[in-house]
Amino acid sequence: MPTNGHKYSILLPTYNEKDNLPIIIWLIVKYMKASGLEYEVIVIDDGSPDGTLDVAKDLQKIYGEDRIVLRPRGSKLGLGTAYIHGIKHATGDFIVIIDADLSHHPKFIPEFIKLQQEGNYDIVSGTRYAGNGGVFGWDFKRKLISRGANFLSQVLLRPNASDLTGSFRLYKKDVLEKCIASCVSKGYVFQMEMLVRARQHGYTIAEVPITFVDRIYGTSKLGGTEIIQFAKNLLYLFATT
Ligand SMILES: Nc1nc2c(ncn2[C@@H]2O[C@H](COP(=O)(O)OP(=O)(O)O[C@H]3O[C@H](CO)[C@@H](O)[C@H](O)[C@@H]3O)[C@@H](O)[C@H]2O)c(=O)[nH]1
Ligand SMILES: [Mg+2]
Repeated sequence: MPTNGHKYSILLPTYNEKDNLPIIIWLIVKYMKASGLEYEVIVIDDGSPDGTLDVAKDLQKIYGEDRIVLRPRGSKLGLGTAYIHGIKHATGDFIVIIDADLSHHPKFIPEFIKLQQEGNYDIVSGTRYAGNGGVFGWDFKRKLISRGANFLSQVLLRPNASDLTGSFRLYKKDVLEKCIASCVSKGYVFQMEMLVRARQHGYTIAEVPITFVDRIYGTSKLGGTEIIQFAKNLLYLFATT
């Protein structure tokens, strides 16, 4: 794929990801370099106590300030607002959102881009729940939470996408900004609301099956409060959309 006149801003929110960050950035650089496309990686660290930001600074020295952009915040303010913060600083016309813990493999990014270009889609969403997609390494409880959240969201909101709670996606930047402007949630539920808002606005969504592998280093930040917040926001969206 030769340079296509577009620039891709890849948002990496991090909280205690010091062991994962060098590997995920190495992989992103590898696949984006091979694609020949213009890109930047924006790391949004929320004051991780494990020193993730220091690791990010070292990586910036290795790969260059034009490739690795650091936009840290002082404390853990949540995943949804981390994306919003990153988008404000993005210089690309497309935004890729990806987890930093290696659950999302960067090899799928060029696939997202190819599909987007083919149909000029507004959003390309990675999906674990269609085609060859899948989840590996999660215990029953975590699978049940994810499936349950997806199922409830599907039934209540009918947004016509197979993976509502996944967060590996490509957006046209202006589309993402419009969706965010109408978005009420702040935490993990952000992903789901984005697709609901996208449907409301009549945006097109294409899907790429992805394999999601549970993290090896570090722990998930999804806890009870996030789940309660998800349920609250789901009901709010059900009642208002
Ligand atoms: N800056 C910042 N980053 C955060 C925060 N909370 C989490 N992150 C980062 O956001 C990414 C996802 O967090 P995880 O803790 O790994 O989430 P998960 O439990 O694996 O959940 C994943 O799957 C869910 C779907 O089943 C998704 O809903 C979720 O977005 C994520 O992709 C990681 O890169 C993590 O460091 C925060 O408050 N601030
Ligand atoms: Mg994870």
